[in-house]
Formats: sequence, structure tokens, C-alpha cells
Amino acid sequence: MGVLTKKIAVLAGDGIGPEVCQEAIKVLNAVGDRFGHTFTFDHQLMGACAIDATGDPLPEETLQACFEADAVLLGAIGDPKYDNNPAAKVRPEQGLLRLRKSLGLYANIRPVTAYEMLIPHSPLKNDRIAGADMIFFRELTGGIYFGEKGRTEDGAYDNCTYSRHEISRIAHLAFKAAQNRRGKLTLVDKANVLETSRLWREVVQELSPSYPDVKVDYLFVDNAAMQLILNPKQFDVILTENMFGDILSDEASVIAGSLGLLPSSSVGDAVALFEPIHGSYPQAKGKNIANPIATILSAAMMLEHFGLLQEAGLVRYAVEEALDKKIVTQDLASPVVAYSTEQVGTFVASCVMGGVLEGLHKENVQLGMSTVI
Ligand SMILES: NC(=O)C1=CN([C@@H]2O[C@H](COP(=O)(O)OP(=O)(O)OC[C@H]3O[C@@H](n4cnc5c(N)ncnc54)[C@H](O)[C@@H]3O)[C@@H](O)[C@H]2O)C=CC1
Ligand SMILES: CC(C)CC(=O)C(=O)O
Ligand SMILES: [Mg+2]
Repeated sequence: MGVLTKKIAVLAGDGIGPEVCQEAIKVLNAVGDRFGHTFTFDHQLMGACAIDATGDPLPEETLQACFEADAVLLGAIGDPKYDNNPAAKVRPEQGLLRLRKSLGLYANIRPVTAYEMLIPHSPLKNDRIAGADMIFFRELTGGIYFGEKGRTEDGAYDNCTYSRHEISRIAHLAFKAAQNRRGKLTLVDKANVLETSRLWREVVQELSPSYPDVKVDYLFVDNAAMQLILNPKQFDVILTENMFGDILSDEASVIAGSLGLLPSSSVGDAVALFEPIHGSYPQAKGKNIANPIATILSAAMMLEHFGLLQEAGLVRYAVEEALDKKIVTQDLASPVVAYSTEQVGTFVASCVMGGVLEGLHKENVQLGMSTVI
């Protein structure tokens, strides 16, 4: 891969979003300096900050900038002034959902790895999580988050619908990912109760013969929530619908060590988007204490998406150096020995500048983090 020039739309958003994005940009710039790539960053408003400035959580200018970019980096959106006001007519989250729908980002890919050096500090049984390595394929533009919603005189409703097409396109991606990993796909649903879940099972069963090298397993979501903690090593690729994937992947972050560690990519019809799985963590806003690693690893997934595998591997290596040397924020350390958001980002960027390159891609794949599809 030669030297690249890439334009990245940055939607830093609300709460800790700007702080964690700043560190991911620092790391991308370090990658650019080391390898000669040019990354330009087009900052745009989204979320509560966009409502404050324009009245719209996803201004047209922001959406346009995303379409014109080679990739989108998103921090997080959301603000307590909306969370605590159920009657608010315009909400930051509407901007995020509209963005995902407009960009056709139907597959949200969330890798979860139990980092060796964090396992001894885990509240989970250490021998159960050692070696856990899974990847969620969460459907992102359908289901209950997008169905018709409303109020009746004395109630409220949120409809959940899925089409065969919506299920099969992400199922194909998940099957292919399983072929490149350990050959196991677990469909998580609630097919004992929900008609949409029965359709998910039907479609996956129909596709299964086309992937004879992939073993398919089916789990009800309530059981899956327990199995994740009890025996996470059984999972390889987890395919699931929008809301179940949202909830289970936050749960799975306990296996990694913190919600501040889990990255994601969202792919679909147009430009791809990269964001941490966490939200805007408003309690930490402006305090320089949020963990930037989830966003930095999302930037690594972006590099991989650009075909820059060695560069992505180097960023992951640098993150592991930070974890190894305990250059970590307070979610992974006691407050006394914790480093700031900025210090962690600066350390990772400096490792990117100085880290050894040999064998990195191999290490990257062994970690199960490779998400090229
Ligand atoms: N993709 C997005 O932009 C998302 C936005 N949200 C929004 O974020 C706001 C806050 O929602 P919450 O439910 O509190 O979820 P959250 O993910 O912002 O935070 C939950 C908890 O996770 C931990 N955490 C999250 N990010 C962290 C980080 N980088 N470093 C260290 N610890 C971290 C903190 O203990 C925090 O209290 C809401 O307005 C919500 O709608 C929530 C999830 C996703
Ligand atoms: C804020 C929601 C719309 C999304 C969410 O929690 C997520 O994508 O993880
Ligand atoms: Mg979520």
C-alpha cells in the first residue's frame, strides 16, 4: 500500500466526545507522520451541540461532509438536559439514528478482546475470560430503534420490524467474518417470543448451507446475557439485531476491562463510520479523565478499512504498550495512579512514532481484532 491522502469527517459530539476524538486524531497524525500519509480532518457539529447551534442534531452540512469524506470519526452524542426531559421534541440521539440511516450503515462491528494484562484486575473469574475473543455484528439501521413510535391516550409504543433483506445482508457479512476467524456464528435472538426473531432464525438457517465451514449456534438473548459472563470463550462471531447488540456489547465490555476500551466500525452502502461503543459519559466532560482507547482503536479500524494493515497493527501495539506499562485512565487504575485522557493519547502517539514494525500484522490477527471484510 502506497502513501495515501484521506479526508476524515470528525463528529466529536457531546460530553467526552471532543476529548477522546482529539486523542484519536493525535494518533492518526502520528501514523501520518511516520508513514507519509496525509489525513485531513473536517470537524462538523452533531448531537446536543448541533441542536444548541442550529436547532437540528444532524445539520445538512454535517451529513454532506460525511458523504464527501473517505471515512467518519464519531466521538459520542447525548446530554443530560435531554435525557432528563422525556418531553423534549428534538433529541441528540435522533441525529445519530438519522446519520446511521442516511449513510446506510447497516452493520455495526464491535470486537471484544480480553486483554491479558487487564485480566488479573477483572471482577470476572480470570480463567473464564482469559483468551476470550469475539466480535459482534449488530444490525444498525432497523428494528425497534427505527420502528414507528408514539403515544396513545394512556400508553406508548415502539414497533420492531425487520425485512429479509435487512437480515440477510448483515448475516452474509457475519458468516464471512466467521470463515476468517474460528468458524463459529452465534445468532442471538428471542425467537421463542418475537416474530422478528423467528424471521432472523429462518433467514440464517437458509443462508447456513452456503457457508458449510461455519458452525451456527442459536441462543436466546436472556441466556446469551448470562453466557457472556459465565463462558465468554464459547463465542466467536455474534450476530444479532439492533437493540440486543447494543445492550450485549456494553455488557461484553466488562470482559475487556472497561467500556472505554471497545471500538466499533459501521459499514454499509456509502462511507464507513468509526466510533467508540460508549456514550458521552457526561459526568466526565471536561475533566480529562475519560479513556480515549476505544476511540483510538476505532481509528485503528479505520486504518484497516483504508487497507493500512501495518499502520492499524502499530496503533494496536501502541495501545497494548500503554496497557502493559499501566499508562491508563482511572477506569483501569486507582485514581491516585491514573493518567489523563491527554497523557494516554500522547503516550500511544509516541509509541506509534517509535514502535517496532516487524511481525505486527501477525500479532494483530492473533488478537482476533482483524475486521477486514
Ligand atoms: N454512540 C453514542 O453516541 C451513544 C450515546 N449515548 C448517550 O450518552 C449519554 C450518557 O449515557 P450513559 O448511559 O451514561 O452511557 P455512557 O456510555 O456515556 O457511560 C456509561 C458509563 O460507562 C463508563 N464509561 C463510558 N465511556 C467511558 C470512557 N471513555 N472512559 C471511561 N469510562 C467510560 C462510565 O463509568 C460511565 O458512567 C446519554 O445521553 C446517551 O444517550 C449512549 C450510548 C451511545
Ligand atoms: C444512543 C443510541 C442511539 C445508540 C447506542 O447506545 C449505541 O449505538 O451504542
Ligand atoms: Mg449503546
